Amino acid sequence: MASAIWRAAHCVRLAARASQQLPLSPPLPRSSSSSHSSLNIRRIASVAVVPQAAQPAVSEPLPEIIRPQEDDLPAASPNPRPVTTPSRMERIRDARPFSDFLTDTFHRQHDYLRISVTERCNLRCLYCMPEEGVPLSPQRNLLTTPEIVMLSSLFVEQGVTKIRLTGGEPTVRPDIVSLMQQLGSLRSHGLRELCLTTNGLALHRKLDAMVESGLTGINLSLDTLDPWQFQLMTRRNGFAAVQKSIDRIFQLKRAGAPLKFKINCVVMRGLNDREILDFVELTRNRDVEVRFIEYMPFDGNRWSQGKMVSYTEMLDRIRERHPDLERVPDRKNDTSKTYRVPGFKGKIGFITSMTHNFCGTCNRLRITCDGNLKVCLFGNAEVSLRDILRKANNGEPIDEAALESLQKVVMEQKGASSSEGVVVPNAEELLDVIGMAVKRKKPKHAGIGELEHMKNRPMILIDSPSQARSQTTWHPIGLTSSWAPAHRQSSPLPWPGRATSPSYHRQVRFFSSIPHCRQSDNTNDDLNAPRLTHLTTTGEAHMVSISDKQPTKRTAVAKCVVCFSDVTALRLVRANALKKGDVLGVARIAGIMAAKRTPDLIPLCHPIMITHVEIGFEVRDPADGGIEGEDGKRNKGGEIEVSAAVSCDGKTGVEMEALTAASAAALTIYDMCKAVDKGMVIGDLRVVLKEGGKSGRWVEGQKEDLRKHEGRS
Ligand SMILES: Nc1nc2c(ncn2[C@@H]2O[C@H](COP(=O)(O)OP(=O)(O)OP(=O)(O)O)[C@@H](O)[C@H]2O)c(=O)[nH]1
Ligand SMILES: C[S@@+](CC[C@H](N)C(=O)[O-])C[C@H]1O[C@@H](n2cnc3c(N)ncnc32)[C@H](O)[C@@H]1O
Ligand code: SF4
Ligand code: SF4
Repeated sequence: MASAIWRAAHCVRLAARASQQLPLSPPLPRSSSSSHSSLNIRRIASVAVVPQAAQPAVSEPLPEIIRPQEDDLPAASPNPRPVTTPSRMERIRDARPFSDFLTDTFHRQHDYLRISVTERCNLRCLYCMPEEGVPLSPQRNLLTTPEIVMLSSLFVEQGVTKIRLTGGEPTVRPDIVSLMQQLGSLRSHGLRELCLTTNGLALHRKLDAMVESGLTGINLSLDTLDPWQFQLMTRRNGFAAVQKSIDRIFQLKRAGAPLKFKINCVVMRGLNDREILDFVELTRNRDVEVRFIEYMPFDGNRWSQGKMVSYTEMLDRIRERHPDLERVPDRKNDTSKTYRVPGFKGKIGFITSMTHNFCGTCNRLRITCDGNLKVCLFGNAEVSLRDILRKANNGEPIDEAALESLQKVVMEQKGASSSEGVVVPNAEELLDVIGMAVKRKKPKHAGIGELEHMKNRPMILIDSPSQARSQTTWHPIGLTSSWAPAHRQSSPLPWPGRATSPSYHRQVRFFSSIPHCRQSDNTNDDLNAPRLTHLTTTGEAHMVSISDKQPTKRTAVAKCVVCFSDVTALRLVRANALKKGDVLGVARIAGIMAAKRTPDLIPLCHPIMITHVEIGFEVRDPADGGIEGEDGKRNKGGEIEVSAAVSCDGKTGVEMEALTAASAAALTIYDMCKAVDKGMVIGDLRVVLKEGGKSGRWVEGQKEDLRKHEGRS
């Protein structure tokens, strides 16, 4: 009933708007939990809204799988918050050059920010998360709500118009609704879309409040329409709860809430690929876009090409049933290629990250749960924005109490009693660092064949906390010194080209930096966090001093493998019958010599008094069995595993010597066999054992110890 009244009122307003008589939608009542006043975010005045389209007043039949039990459903929200779309006049009025900080060297303008708000999840999807879960970060490492709001406002002020909250599972963040309310306020600064990617499990409990806060789009991940299969794919129960959330979304949409709704379905061969047509069927009567996602490789998800169903294969399968499937024009920055079955109300799409990248029109940036900016989903480079923000609070998390006192400091400095806008400490430095990171963004990610071999963290940790342990974390100060024009070091003014930029002036108008707050010299507050010891605190490469270390006996063993494409070469080597001579004998000498020359080749290595080098070979002929790769192909020509053991009595380890020795021996084998086999591949180069020094003994497989061995400790 209430929804019918709201709908009727809404239609009247629509009609009035059409004749330019009435503003649309009055401001909606705020929930009492809103903390705007303490955050000093500008309150939103009444917002002009343009609904996407008049929604049908009658409810459509639901597909069986998502049909609600009408009695179980709560009434639709009486007051869903409408999407705000600026009028043409508003767009002209607000027109400004797009921020240079958010524009990369390929002229891609990044106006879409994805923020991971938690690393936790209530599911364990096969393709995303290892069964055992992921280690959780200490709470103090994660961004607080005020910090997320501050960073978001900085990005919005620079031109970001769309924010997507993701995770982990964003709905499990306890204060997710309050966070959304605060982000929703950024609409008055230019934010147009506030979206959520969710598994839907807990969504139904918070959805109404989210919509009222300004949520404009939901992408719900659902890979199967079968409850049993759901349990298999997510390793948890919960299908009914997801169903409840979907019901509620459709109900709100029917009540007029202008929510964009998409279903994300990762397709895995042999698991859910038989349901593709059922998902297409969902779009017959529903205003939903179902997007089929190509399965992507991440650490721990056991990806194989065989399990991935490509876009073209999915398309072929759908066209068998729906030969008239038609392409719908995509929007410029869409991740998906969109289609529609004529006559169907919804659409289908394909996210083709693996087979057809869409990097050329990429407009995305990510902030991880612990406050790192990540410019590419498949890139490792990250920079901590959190650490720059927290400098203003002596490295401590900025919670609401801290925010209030920081704000007081700002007010006192400005001699003002109140201010509009969100206080963003060190806004200038943040922008510099963001600009530098964006400028380093690569044109595209690696393709199939390379991507699956790249080190990447589990998907759940990509849209959430950084695994800085194995990643490159750019030290902001180092970057500033190497990239920004020299005068930036001492001058508080923007460098040429930015001084007159309206967006810069907008920035200083709305954001206050706190230049005189006490700053920590060390931006890396987590003393346990691994550091790259070959970089100074200003990011310059240097040789680590080992002057004060005591010599100890140290050994390192490294291995690699030369794979042959055909057994002929391998057998000639084994029989020592190659024209060029004794391959293994020459390779052994090459390895020993290379170990001794390592400091000449690797710039920051110390010269070490090596006491012993031993090079070994294991020749593996497929006829002996036991060396087939997972795909049964790679090693059909046989392989030689090279091992190099290097010892010394020294102050630093010899793993670089062992790696160099193994590489040189393998390259020598390659060199001597290449006349017979042009398809050899050298791979799997790694340290398998390291002993001595203060870290003791480390053996391959005990990954947690590896970080102790970064650098030459
Ligand atoms: N290659 C690539 N794929 C992405 C990126 N962001 C999202 N995806 C893919 O898109 C899938 C769905 O992501 P969503 O969270 O729904 O976000 P989205 O596709 O940006 O959503 P829209 O805003 O509706 O376009 C992910 O599982 C990825 O496969 C990205 O930055 N790069
Ligand atoms: C990491 S989840 C986070 C948000 C939320 N928990 C959810 O599941 O929607 C974001 C999206 O990544 C997708 N995803 C996760 N692992 C993937 C993989 N290996 N290949 C393709 N998409 C993946 C999920 O299906 C989901 O749509
Ligand atoms: S895809 Fe989403 S729901 Fe599934 S495990 Fe990953 S984060 Fe959780
Ligand atoms: S892989 Fe990187 S460049 Fe390509 S679309 Fe994704 S984020 Fe953008």
